[in-house]
Amino acid sequence: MANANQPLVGLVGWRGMVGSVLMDRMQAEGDFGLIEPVFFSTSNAGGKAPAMAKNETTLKDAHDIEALKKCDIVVTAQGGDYTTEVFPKLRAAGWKGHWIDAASTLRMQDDAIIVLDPVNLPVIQNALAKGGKNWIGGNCTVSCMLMGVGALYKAGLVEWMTSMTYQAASGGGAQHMRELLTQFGTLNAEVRALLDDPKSAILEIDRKVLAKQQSLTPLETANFGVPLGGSLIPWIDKDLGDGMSKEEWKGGAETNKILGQGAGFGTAATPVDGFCVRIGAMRCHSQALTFKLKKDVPLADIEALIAADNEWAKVVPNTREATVKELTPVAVTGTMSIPVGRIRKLAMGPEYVGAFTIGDQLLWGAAEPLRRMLRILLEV
Ligand SMILES: NC(=O)C1=CN([C@@H]2O[C@H](COP(=O)(O)OP(=O)(O)OC[C@H]3O[C@@H](n4cnc5c(N)ncnc54)[C@H](OP(=O)(O)O)[C@@H]3O)[C@@H](O)[C@H]2O)C=CC1
Ligand SMILES: N[C@@H](CC(=O)OP(=O)(O)O)C(=O)O
Repeated sequence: MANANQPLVGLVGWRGMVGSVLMDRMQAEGDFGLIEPVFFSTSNAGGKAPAMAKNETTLKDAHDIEALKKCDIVVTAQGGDYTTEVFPKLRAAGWKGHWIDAASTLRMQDDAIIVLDPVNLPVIQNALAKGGKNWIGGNCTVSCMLMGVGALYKAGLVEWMTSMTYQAASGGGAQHMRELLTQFGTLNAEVRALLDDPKSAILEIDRKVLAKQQSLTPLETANFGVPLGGSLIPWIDKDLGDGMSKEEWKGGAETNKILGQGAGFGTAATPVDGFCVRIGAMRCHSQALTFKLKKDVPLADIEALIAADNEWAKVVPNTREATVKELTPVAVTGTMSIPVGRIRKLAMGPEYVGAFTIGDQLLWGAAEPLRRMLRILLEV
């Protein structure tokens, strides 16, 4: 960095769900030893900064452009509304620092790079060399998918891919996780006496659960809009009006942008499409992938490519025993591991390959790409 002293890094959104995971990772990796942190708040300016603070121990106002302007780098996990409001003002005020952001707001802008360095370090380095300043974390589903199977894209093997996702409640935010658990509790309470009686009829339990699900109050479904506990919701994010959900659109647009192949469905782009489904998992996004490869590649070669691509992608043997043990949200949550399993040739022909992959959507799906981008900037 240009500064003789440690760079001033503004941290916004640090106490939210994504921000807390980011702070944990930064502490675990010793990042605070390399920066002079300044903690910002939208709700508690003047309050006490967290323990990682060094010289600046009070919280700054996250809307104070002059205070933000002093930072060499701003890292935000505060959300899209904050970015929409503050980022243009900060740039308009002449700020030339680096902006690292978890929100989707700026992702598709021409001057923004979607950061996922184990997959697209050359794209990041190229942008840095050209003076790039805006570094945005990708959609969680896309980032986790590319961490797992990015090797196949890098090798130029993918003609097209479909992803059928099983996305956790955390993708909606903390309140969504609470709502899911509350619904599970409500459903359990509804049939507790019957569950305690081993002679009770399962269809009676099922009937009562369904009746309760169908009569949950608007308050009990305030976040997801419909019951999720014991159910699923095959639509995530906005309705684009053409039959596609915005989460599904991101699959194609962001995958290609991350890979530096343009965005969306242009001629340079690899078609990526599928269905995004919310399920009752807590914070791991899972996805079943179908690839049409450009040629018939032996399974062992595919597995070797995936295993060698980065230190986090891990091939799970396609056996029942390994799959149920290693390829579940419960096994993966809270870890940096991106297991890829169920890798097999499909009945449609030798170029068709299936796989199943899982990632913690708060780690590789949100916080970690930002943290690593910060480290890249600190090392420039
Ligand atoms: N959830 C996800 O899976 C993903 C989210 N993102 C992006 O990150 C943004 C932030 O998401 P997320 O972390 O889930 O949002 P949170 O709602 O957990 O946190 C956002 C902000 O809310 C304020 N806040 C108000 N009440 C509380 C509370 N009780 N505990 C903690 N913070 C509180 C904090 O701001 P303050 O301290 O200023 O009051 C905090 O920074 C999203 O808007 C999205 O753009 C990106 C990828 C995945
Ligand atoms: N949309 C994701 C979470 C998310 O925040 O995505 P994005 O960063 O693309 O807005 C989900 O609901 O699982």
